[in-house]
Amino acid sequence: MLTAFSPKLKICCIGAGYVGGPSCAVIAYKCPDIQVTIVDINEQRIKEWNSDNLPVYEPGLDEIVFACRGKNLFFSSDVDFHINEADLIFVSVNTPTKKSGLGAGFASDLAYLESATRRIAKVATSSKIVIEKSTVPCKTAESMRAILDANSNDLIRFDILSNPEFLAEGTAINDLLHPDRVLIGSLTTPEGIRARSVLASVYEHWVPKEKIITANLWSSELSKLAANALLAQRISSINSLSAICEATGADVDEVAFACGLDSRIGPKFLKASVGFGGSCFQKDILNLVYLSESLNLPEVAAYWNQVVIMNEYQKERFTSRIIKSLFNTITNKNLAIFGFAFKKNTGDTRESAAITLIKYFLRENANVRIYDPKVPKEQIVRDLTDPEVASVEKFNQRVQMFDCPYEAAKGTDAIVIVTEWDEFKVLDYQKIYGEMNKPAFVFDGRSIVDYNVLKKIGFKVSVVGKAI
Ligand SMILES: NC(=O)C1=CN([C@@H]2O[C@H](COP(=O)(O)OP(=O)(O)OC[C@H]3O[C@@H](n4cnc5c(N)ncnc54)[C@H](O)[C@@H]3O)[C@@H](O)[C@H]2O)C=CC1
Ligand SMILES: O=C(O)[C@H]1O[C@H](OP(=O)(O)OP(=O)(O)OC[C@H]2O[C@@H](n3ccc(=O)[nH]c3=O)[C@H](O)[C@@H]2O)[C@H](O)[C@@H](O)[C@@H]1O
Repeated sequence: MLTAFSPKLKICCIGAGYVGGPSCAVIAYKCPDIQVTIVDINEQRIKEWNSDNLPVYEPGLDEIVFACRGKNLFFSSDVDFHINEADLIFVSVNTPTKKSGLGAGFASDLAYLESATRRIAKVATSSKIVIEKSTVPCKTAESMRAILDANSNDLIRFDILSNPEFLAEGTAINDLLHPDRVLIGSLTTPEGIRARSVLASVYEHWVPKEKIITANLWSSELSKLAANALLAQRISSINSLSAICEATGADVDEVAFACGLDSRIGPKFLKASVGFGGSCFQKDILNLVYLSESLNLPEVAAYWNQVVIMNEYQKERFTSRIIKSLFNTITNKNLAIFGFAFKKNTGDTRESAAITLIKYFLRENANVRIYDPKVPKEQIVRDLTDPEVASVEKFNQRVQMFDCPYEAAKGTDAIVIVTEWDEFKVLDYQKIYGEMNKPAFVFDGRSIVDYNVLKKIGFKVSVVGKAI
């Protein structure tokens, strides 16, 4: 445990992913007096973190990593050594939805978290504060405690904290530098409170004290699932209204604006879309559904499950609208797909709506020509050759990838805007129109382009949530 005579505080973060990398790089950046080492079993990922080409694209991340790396920020695959050296250990490993076994399709797979916890228990030779950074089901800290307690003794104690991460990809650095709140869950024992104050003192280097809030462990764990469920619920709510708008002539952007001005509702997270993506919303809601079912609360489970059902419906509905507009068949038609990432300003494709839409297009035997400014081509290949999406043969026959939106759109019947990249707002659509088959269509799944301008050029335009 740290005392006034302790040397430099040492932090180890287990998991060098989208959360562990940026969140601990910001700690290093803001706390030059702390030594931060981010470790991972994936040696390739660590190599990339130590290179000029970081494995995660996030605006502002390069500058922060390059400013601290080699000074008080290190990336290593020597997991055991850095666990043992650290005073504080963040566990920031992946917690995906289980693919098989009990709770398959809903529950979180906690195997990575358990394995990291067991590693800490095995190699630690001094006391540690272990911090759950991964998003986990309520009561996970109890299992971690059982594993760690079984390995503690009079000389070594483990304190467990919950410190969920609320950053969003694409704005991660800003979210970390200026968080709405930092949540720390702990036991209310004197030891728990002491551990919590050590972690709070790290954040106090840059986060105002009133934004660092505390809760009991279970509230903290549940708050993370709840926050994601509430955010996703707003998107499914506005997307459900987008269907009514398309059927009536109401405009979803006008409805969202009018509702968002009510200070009780607020304007954020009311942008209609092709459906939310990303590695967490669906996973965390399904986790909440599973938790509710296990607590014998079927009505609660059904309520949250509907958010995911509505999201799938939105993707299907958008696809049907495209097929209907293209004279009820897209077989052998060429579709340009603008955007493959699950949102702008990230190269992350996990659960991207683009994957589901393209799966539907390929089932109809359309040809797709994909452009995304940040997603590596190998990633697109991996995502689309997943057996649940398309066979390798179909992929080779029907999919092409491009480095430029103008090339992707050449000779196509329609452009489908899937990701809201800013560059799609300012393309030379006159030029694009000239090189497309006629009639040329634009399907704007993000409501980002000026449809009046496109219509004047000659395009036939459909926008999510508008009856144009
Ligand atoms: N991606 C996001 O924007 C957010 C994610 N979260 C949560 O944070 C957690 C991590 O998510 P991501 O960073 O996106 O996942 P990720 O998959 O990008 O990174 C996790 C890393 O942990 C490593 N790992 C797994 N087991 C390990 C072990 N035993 N020892 C060392 N390394 C190990 C993996 O190799 C991987 O590189 C998840 O629980 C997620 O729900 C929370 C907020 C935001
Ligand atoms: O736990 C997590 O992983 C994170 O999940 C989300 O962050 P993220 O998924 O990175 O990105 P969001 O900005 O929330 O967008 C998620 C999806 O919803 C879509 N979206 C978002 C907002 C909106 O109004 N409409 C809409 O369709 C986005 O395009 C994207 O596909 C939350 O916003 C973060 O607070 C949380 O920490």
